[in-house]
Amino acid sequence: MNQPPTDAPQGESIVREEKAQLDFSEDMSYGDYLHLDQVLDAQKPLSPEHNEMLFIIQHQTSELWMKLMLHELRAAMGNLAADRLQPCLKMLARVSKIMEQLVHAWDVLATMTPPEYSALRPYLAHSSGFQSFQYRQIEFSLGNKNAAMLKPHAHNPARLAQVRQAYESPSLYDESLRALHRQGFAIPAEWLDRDWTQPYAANPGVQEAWLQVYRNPERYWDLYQLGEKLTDLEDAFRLWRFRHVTTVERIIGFKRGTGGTSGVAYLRKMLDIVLFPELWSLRTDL
Ligand code: HEM
Ligand SMILES: N[C@@H](CC(=O)c1ccccc1NC=O)C(=O)O
Repeated sequence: MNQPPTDAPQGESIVREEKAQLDFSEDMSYGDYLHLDQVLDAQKPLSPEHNEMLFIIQHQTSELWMKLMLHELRAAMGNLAADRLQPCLKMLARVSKIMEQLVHAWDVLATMTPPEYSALRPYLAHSSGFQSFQYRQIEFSLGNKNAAMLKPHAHNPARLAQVRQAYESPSLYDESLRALHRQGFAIPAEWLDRDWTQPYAANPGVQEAWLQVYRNPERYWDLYQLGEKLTDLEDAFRLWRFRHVTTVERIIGFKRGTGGTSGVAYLRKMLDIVLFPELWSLRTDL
C-alpha cells in the first residue's frame, strides 16, 4: 500500500498552517450568516416513514429555487421595462438555468416508489403543490393567468396580495412586446395596454414584429437575443411540466390529486399551455 511521505502535511497541521479562523464565539460564522438553525430545523415529518424526509426536502429546495427565480424574474422585468436589455438577458439566462436545475431535481424524487409514497400520502391530507404561492406567481409572471388560481390563497391575505400583484401586472411577454414597440415595431395598441388579468392571445401583428427581428438578427441583436432567451425559458418550463406529470404517473398512477384535481389528466392539460406563442409560430414562416 502507498504511504504518504512522512513530511506531508496532515489534516490538523494543514488547518493550523492555513491560519483558518476557528473561534466563532464572537464572530459571525457560516451557520449564522445562512441562518442554518432555522433552515435545518424546518423539516418536520408528520409520519414515521423514512421517505418523508426526501419528500419534504425536495419541496423545500424547489421553493428556495423558486424564490430566487422570482427575484431574478422581477428584476429582469424591471430592466426590460427600462430598456436595459443586457442586464435583463443575463437575468433571464439565470432563470432558465434554475428551471433546468428543477428539471433535473425530478431524478431524485423519482427514486421514491409507489409503495413508499403511498405510506406517507395520507399524512399530506389536502395539501398539494397546487397551493404553492411562489409557483403561482411564476406562472402569472410568465403570462399563464387564471383567476381560479387565486382562490387557494384566499385564507392568507398577505400571500393573496402577492399572488394578485403578479396576476394584475403585465407578464414578461407583455413587457417584451412593449419593448418591441418602443424600438419602433408596430404592435397593435390593444396588445400594449390591456386588462393584464386576461391570458395572452396570439396576434399576427406581433408575429410580424418578431419575424422582422428574426430576419435581421444583426440589426436587432438585443431583441433577437430576448426572443431566444424567452424561448429557452419556455423550453425549460415545458420540460419541468413533463417531468412532473411523468413522475406523478409513475408514483400515483391515475389517482386523484390531494388538491382535488383529476391528477395526471389535469397535469397533462398543462402541457398544452403556450406562453410565448408567436416566438414558436414564427419559426414556420422563417
Ligand atoms: C410524489 C410526488 C408528487 C406527486 C404525486 C404530485 C402530484 C401532483 C398532483 C396530482 C397535482 C395536481 C393538483 C392536485 O390535485 O393535487 C400536482 C400539482 C402541482 N405540483 Fe405536484 N406532485 C409531486 C411532486 C411535486 C414537486 C416535487 C413539486 C415541486 C415543487 C410539485 C409542484 C406542484 C405544483 C406547482 C402543482 C400545481 C401545478 C399546476 O397547477 O399547474 N409537485 N402535483
Ligand atoms: N398532489 C400530491 C401531493 C403532493 O404532491 C404534495 C403534497 C404536499 C406538499 C407538496 C406536494 N407536492 C406537489 O404537488 C398527491 O396527490 O399525492
